[in-house]
Amino acid sequence: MEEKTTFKSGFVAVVGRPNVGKSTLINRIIKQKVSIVSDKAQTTRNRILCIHTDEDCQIVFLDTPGIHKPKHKLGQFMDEAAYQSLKDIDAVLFLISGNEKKGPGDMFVLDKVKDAGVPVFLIINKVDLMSKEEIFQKITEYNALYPFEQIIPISALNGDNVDAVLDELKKILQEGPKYFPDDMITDQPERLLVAEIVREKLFRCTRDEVPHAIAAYVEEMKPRGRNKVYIRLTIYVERDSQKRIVIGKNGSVLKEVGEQARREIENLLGSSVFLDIWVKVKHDWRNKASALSELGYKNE
Ligand SMILES: Nc1nc2c(ncn2[C@@H]2O[C@H](COP(=O)(O)OP(=O)(O)OP(=O)(O)O)[C@@H](O)[C@H]2O)c(=O)[nH]1
Repeated sequence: MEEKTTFKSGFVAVVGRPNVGKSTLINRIIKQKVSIVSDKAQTTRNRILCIHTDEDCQIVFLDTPGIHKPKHKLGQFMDEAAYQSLKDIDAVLFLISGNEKKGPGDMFVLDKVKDAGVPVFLIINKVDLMSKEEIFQKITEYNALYPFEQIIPISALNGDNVDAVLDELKKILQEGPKYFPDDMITDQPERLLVAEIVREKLFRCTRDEVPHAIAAYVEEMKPRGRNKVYIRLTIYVERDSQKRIVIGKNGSVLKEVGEQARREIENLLGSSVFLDIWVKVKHDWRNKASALSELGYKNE
């Protein structure tokens, strides 16, 4: 007689200080680009939920913003969102950059994670940049810090050992329902994804010139004609000088950002897109709580 296999499901928080590779890992797992990846720290401002579903399990990943000590209101908001996601979860993936020394940022995050009272998996990321000896040393170093459920060295960038993360998670997950349909990979509305895409292109095109004082917000998104979508989006900056950088000489930067973003948004939506981008200065928006909620950073 055939044995009935149980379906497992659960919620897993992905935490780590900025830039350790959380978004890269999530993108790897989902094999579809849904959360922003860039060289800059703290780009993941909106909590993005990713869902992995296969024959025998469903894992809902909570991609938290980088946990860090808040300096201004936006920072504080991001922290709250991150802690919030540690409630009602079944496991934590605690990511570190293996090629960097353990710093206060890592310890700060680990301290928060300990309180969650669920299995914590230490994910040593970026092993493509490490020697075998260095990996071994990292494992020994962290083993002494906390009784991790598992320590898994991976390269989120190459995908090395990412399957092991899923396999190990499956082992500790309990029998549970399928919370979301098979084909659903994120609960983020399309508007947020579109804004994320534009912000990512902006970071790429301006490199180090533009600080984090940037937000992208979709003001309007509506069908136009047959199989075309009109999107009006505003990029908010804090100063006139930033506005000039974002626009570029004769509009060159904005044009490049628009073209790159449009192509990706067309893939996402499966239709052609007219992308209408505006740049506005909103002084000191990061410190104004009301401006934050206006820009979509709502704390649930
Ligand atoms: N060499 C290497 N680079 C990686 C790996 N994983 C991520 N990176 C790079 O590290 C940088 C940061 O990656 P992200 O995925 O944006 O990091 P994050 O933790 O989501 O960062 P925040 O959004 O700031 O919280 C990017 O340049 C990635 O390409 C890896 O396995 N190997």
